[in-house]
Amino acid sequence: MAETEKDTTIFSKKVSRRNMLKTAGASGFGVLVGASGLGGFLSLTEAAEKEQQTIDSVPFYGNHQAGITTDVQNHLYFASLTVTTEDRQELIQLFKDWTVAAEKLTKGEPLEETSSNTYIPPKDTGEAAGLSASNLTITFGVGPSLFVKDGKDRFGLQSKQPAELQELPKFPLDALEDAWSGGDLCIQACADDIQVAFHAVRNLVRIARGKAVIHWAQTGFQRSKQADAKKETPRNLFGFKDGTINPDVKKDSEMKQQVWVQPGDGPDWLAGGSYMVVRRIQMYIEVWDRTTLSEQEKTFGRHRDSGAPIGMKHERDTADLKAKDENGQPIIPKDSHMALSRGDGSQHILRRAYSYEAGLDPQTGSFDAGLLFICFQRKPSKQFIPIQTRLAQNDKLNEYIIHRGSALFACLPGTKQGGYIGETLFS
Ligand SMILES: C=CC1=C(C)c2cc3[nH]c(cc4nc(cc5[nH]c(cc1n2)c(C)c5CCC(=O)O)C(CCC(=O)O)=C4C)c(C)c3C=C
Ligand SMILES: [Fe+2]
Repeated sequence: MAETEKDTTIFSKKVSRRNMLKTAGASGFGVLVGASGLGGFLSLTEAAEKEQQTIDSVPFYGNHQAGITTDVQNHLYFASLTVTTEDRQELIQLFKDWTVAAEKLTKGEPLEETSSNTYIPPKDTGEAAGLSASNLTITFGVGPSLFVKDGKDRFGLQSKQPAELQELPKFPLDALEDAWSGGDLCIQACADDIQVAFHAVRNLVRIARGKAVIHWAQTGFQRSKQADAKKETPRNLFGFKDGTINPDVKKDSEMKQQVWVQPGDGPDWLAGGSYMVVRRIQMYIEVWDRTTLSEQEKTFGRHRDSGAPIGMKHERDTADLKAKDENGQPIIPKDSHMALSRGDGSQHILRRAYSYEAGLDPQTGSFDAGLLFICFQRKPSKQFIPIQTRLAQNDKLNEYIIHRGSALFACLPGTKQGGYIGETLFS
């Protein structure tokens, strides 16, 4: 292809965020490219970039929303929103606009290709220019208060509210704060780059102006995949492997059984969606750091270094919860986190939690750090709620943690190209 032709095609084709930068500089650079024979080099670079976009981009459209069974990314930006509009049509339009934007964002594309009009603010805030899609996923959810608030059917949706979508019960020891709880809508943005995740939420919130505002937000992190070549189970801020026992996202039958709402479970509009529980749990890391290793291990019921159940060698060895020591005491304490969260083994949740840190707790001067516990399930009343009921009553871990925030959302089913997120709810 002649260089002149190539330069024009740069302007007409859909540009990735990387190409957008190149496009911006093209007028001053084009002659040099043509004259120096760097054209071949550029097309190679473009091909590599295209490949990168495909490799690290997670499709937005599908039967289910991405960000639930997707491989866990390095970073999270979670936002809970309050809807401010009272107009149903405006709310529908918001979901439509979010769908178009989310598809672009997850492809690593700018929200507008060129901003030639200098008299208006650019549509894309720009901080992700030049960055890849970074496996960004955007997962949207609706909270119970979108349906009914203060006894009012806000958008004619009351009859569509699933019985499972109620505010979670208050558990013993909960110290919930409004500032970290509830929400009419949520956006979970996960990406391997925090700036990409933040850019996504920032732009979605910008699109929502006049219709919804952020109620609370929290960033989250895990060890990065780059830092962990062996891809081991990530460790939480207490230094323990966290996520060992989890349903297998590769097994459709398990996901159907545990995660995806099935037709007949409740209103049809949610089939293919999932319930997301979010708990902002502060961890008293200073107290933990003064606790003996033996006590730490008894708290979880697992060895710290290997992640194996106490008495075993390997992380995935089967825990023998009935085994006793020479004094007839259970080797894995009955009030350990593992024993209690497992119960009789009949309840399962898909955990997808991130550590968080938010500077210092102004009241105590200690770290405000912990776990943004997120889990997905088909029926909270049969999964999260019974597990948390046991934990809140007896968990040895309760000495070291405190639940400060809580929310439940119904994550909408996925959507196809041409449709929009939330379509089944409003039709
Ligand atoms: C109600 C659900 C749960 C809450 C809340 C929760 C908080 C929480 N968990 C850890 C650390 C670990 N959890 C582990 C296992 C585990 N946790 C839950 C549920 C909740 N955890 C379940 C269902 C399980 C699996 C139980 C099993 O069948 O074995 C572990 C052990 C390793 C693992 O399997 O991941 C750790 C470590 C923290 C720090 C925390 C709150 C801050
Ligand atoms: Fe746990």
